[in-house]
Amino acid sequence: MLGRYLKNVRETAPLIHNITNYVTVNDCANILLACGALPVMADDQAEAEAITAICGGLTINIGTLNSRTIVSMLLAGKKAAQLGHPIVLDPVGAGASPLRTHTADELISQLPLAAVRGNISEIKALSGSSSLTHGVDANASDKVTDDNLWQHFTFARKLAKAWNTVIAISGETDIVADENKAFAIKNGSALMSKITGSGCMLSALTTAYVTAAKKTETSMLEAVAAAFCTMGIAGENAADRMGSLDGSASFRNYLLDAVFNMTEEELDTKAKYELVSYTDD
Ligand SMILES: Nc1ncnc2c1ncn2[C@@H]1O[C@H](COP(=O)(O)OP(=O)(O)OP(=O)(O)O)[C@@H](O)[C@H]1O
Ligand SMILES: Cc1ncsc1CCO
Ligand SMILES: [Mg+2]
Repeated sequence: MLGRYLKNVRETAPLIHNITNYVTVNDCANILLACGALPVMADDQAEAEAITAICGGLTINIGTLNSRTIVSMLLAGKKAAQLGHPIVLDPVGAGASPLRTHTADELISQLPLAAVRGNISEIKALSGSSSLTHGVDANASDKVTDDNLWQHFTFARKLAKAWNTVIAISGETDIVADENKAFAIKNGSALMSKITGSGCMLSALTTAYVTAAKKTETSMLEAVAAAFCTMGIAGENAADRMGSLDGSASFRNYLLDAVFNMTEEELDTKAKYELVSYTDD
């Protein structure tokens, strides 16, 4: 059922505006091309609104935010909102410094977001619960496990309702939730945490999928889950290709190749998830 969301991306080829960090910007542009979308990176306030206006969706990633780009994020976000374009926020490092946490809080309160995609420590920090974001990585003590899965479903669902968005938490087990339903996704490879940017790439991919979903009037929640399964299956396929002398650099390339070569059928058959619908409140 999720394969159609990849088809939607390839058929609509959405142009995605990314205000993102200078660590992984090239990977984000390439993963958008690999899935069938088109990237444009632009973060100067003099053109942020104009670029947003010619695109279909916007990614805001605060990985290397600064006082100039924060202004651009708000300008582009408000323009996207005015035009009805989906916006995905990646609150990189929220919890690691007051600037990151306050900026993410401001973006969440001022912009209508299609999804907030972060690791568990970033999302916890923004929810107000105690968390120790480990730089830009999740803290091991925040990990989602089979034993605490239901607590995290409830946590994500409440936050989705409060922020009126899809909450998309990555990790060994990913959680993608709106206020009515939640996916727990088990695709992926531990090698994904050995490269920088697998999360940033996932956020850019998510923007492509939600933008295509908006254009085709399909489900936002399922589009986010499809982006997560695409990334996870790509991680598995990339790990399967690793030779004895391959390391993290090859893995990064194989990951892009795997998204480029992903088929709708593969997404349908290899996606590993549990879908929960809430009946109470
Ligand atoms: N141990 C793991 N096993 C399987 N998949 C994983 C594992 N760790 C991360 N992933 C996958 O890697 C991708 C990125 O998730 P992660 O939580 O590492 O993002 P992140 O911390 O924001 O990364 P970054 O900030 O470095 O870009 C997701 O698709 C996630 O499912
Ligand atoms: C390492 C790093 N530092 C700021 S952004 C970034 C990329 C991963 O989020
Ligand atoms: Mg991240």
